[in-house]
Amino acid sequence: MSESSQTTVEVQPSGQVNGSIRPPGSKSLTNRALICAALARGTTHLTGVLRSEDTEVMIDALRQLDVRIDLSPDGRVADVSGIGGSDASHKAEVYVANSGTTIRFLTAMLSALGGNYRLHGIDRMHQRPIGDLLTAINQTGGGASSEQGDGCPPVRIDSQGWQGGKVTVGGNVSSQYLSGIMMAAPLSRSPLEIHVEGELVSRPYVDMTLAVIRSFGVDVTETTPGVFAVQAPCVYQAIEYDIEPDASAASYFWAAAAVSGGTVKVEGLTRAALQGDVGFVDCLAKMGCTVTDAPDGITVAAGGPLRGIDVDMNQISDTVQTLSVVALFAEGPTTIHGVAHNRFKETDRITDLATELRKLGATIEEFDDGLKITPGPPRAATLKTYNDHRMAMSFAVAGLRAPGIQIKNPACTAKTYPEYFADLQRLTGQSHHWTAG
Ligand SMILES: O=C(O)C1=C[C@@H](OP(=O)(O)O)[C@@H](O)[C@H](O)C1
Ligand SMILES: C=C(OP(=O)(O)O)C(=O)O
Repeated sequence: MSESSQTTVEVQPSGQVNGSIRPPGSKSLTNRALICAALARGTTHLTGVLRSEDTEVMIDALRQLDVRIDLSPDGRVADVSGIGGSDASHKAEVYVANSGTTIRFLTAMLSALGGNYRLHGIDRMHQRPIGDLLTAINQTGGGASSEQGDGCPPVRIDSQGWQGGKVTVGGNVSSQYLSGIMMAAPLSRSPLEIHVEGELVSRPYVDMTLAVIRSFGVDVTETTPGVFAVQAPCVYQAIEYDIEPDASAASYFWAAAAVSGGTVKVEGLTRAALQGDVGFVDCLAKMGCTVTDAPDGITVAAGGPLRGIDVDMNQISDTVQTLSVVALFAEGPTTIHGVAHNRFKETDRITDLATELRKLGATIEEFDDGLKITPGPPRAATLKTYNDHRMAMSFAVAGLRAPGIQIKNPACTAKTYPEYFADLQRLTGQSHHWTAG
């Protein structure tokens, strides 16, 4: 469906946003925990599970492989009976929608498991690169190829499983390739050593992967920077695992405090979180907000006028759109760099973001790896979301401050946060205005 024929939402200016909120579970942790639990011996009990499109495609795929997953009625608790030690289905056609974690993690896992598989998604997924992952796993017998030969999905796998030994993977397009290989590595016939070639983007997600793998009882070590050794053959152990609230989702609520002059506490996240995106609050602190850490959450309070900043967001790239919206209401320009990899996500998150920010009255200079946002008087605008959940969630924050901001296709938040607009409404006490398309 084209965006012009879809529902539009207008978020009303809210005045100061004050309150507290607990976002749903982390997408990244949910999909990692599901992979490790699926491969484990025994039944893993997961709490704080995210229920969204990106996790549903993962669950559906794992069920096709004979993994039993029992969900509570609200989907937030899952009992996963792993296939460790028993046999799985070695043939499947897997649909991943536009979930990068799902296709990258499953491509590695299925190839390591061995069998015949095809993985495909929506049109945009078929433009998102996966070639570096296929090249890496084929060094250990991965049997994986890009169906169109363009380095993008659909992916076909015809594999006898992984030998182990040494593989080299590119790290400058997505960290998800390395994470996928590490999680699948225990299925190899002998230990696997993974070398990262070139720059590694989004490093905190790799640390998250190491932490989850270790929680499920497998040994993985970074022997020297950029070289990872995983114990194999080896079986994950079923555990009880509680998933943190999603830190990328939290960024919208912290940003709501910043742009509205209010104070918002996000519950359930601390600096010790496994998600690098909690570091988004440091950007807000540099812009003039006060950040308060407590054992049960992190609070952001606006403190006078916001100042533009210069920031490398390579490690927290999912919050680029959030920060860009905050920058619209700051004094002076904000420059974001280090995020060339943002061009390969749900949409081109540099060019498409620049287009929409201009509609809001800002002057934008675009770089290969980022953008400079010079704020102007905010303008009413109808904004496209490019079927990108983070466009919709970020632009809603702009609507809390500036009147007349309409957001097309807000339902695209279903990718990671189906209840986003309802939660925002609850936090701000403002009703949004919906127009059916
Ligand atoms: O491993 C993960 O869970 C993720 C890694 C990041 O992707 P890149 O490594 O492609 O930057 C991030 O953007 C994505 O939302 C989730
Ligand atoms: C980039 C994202 O997702 P993925 O790569 O997992 O599709 C995201 O959630 O912002």
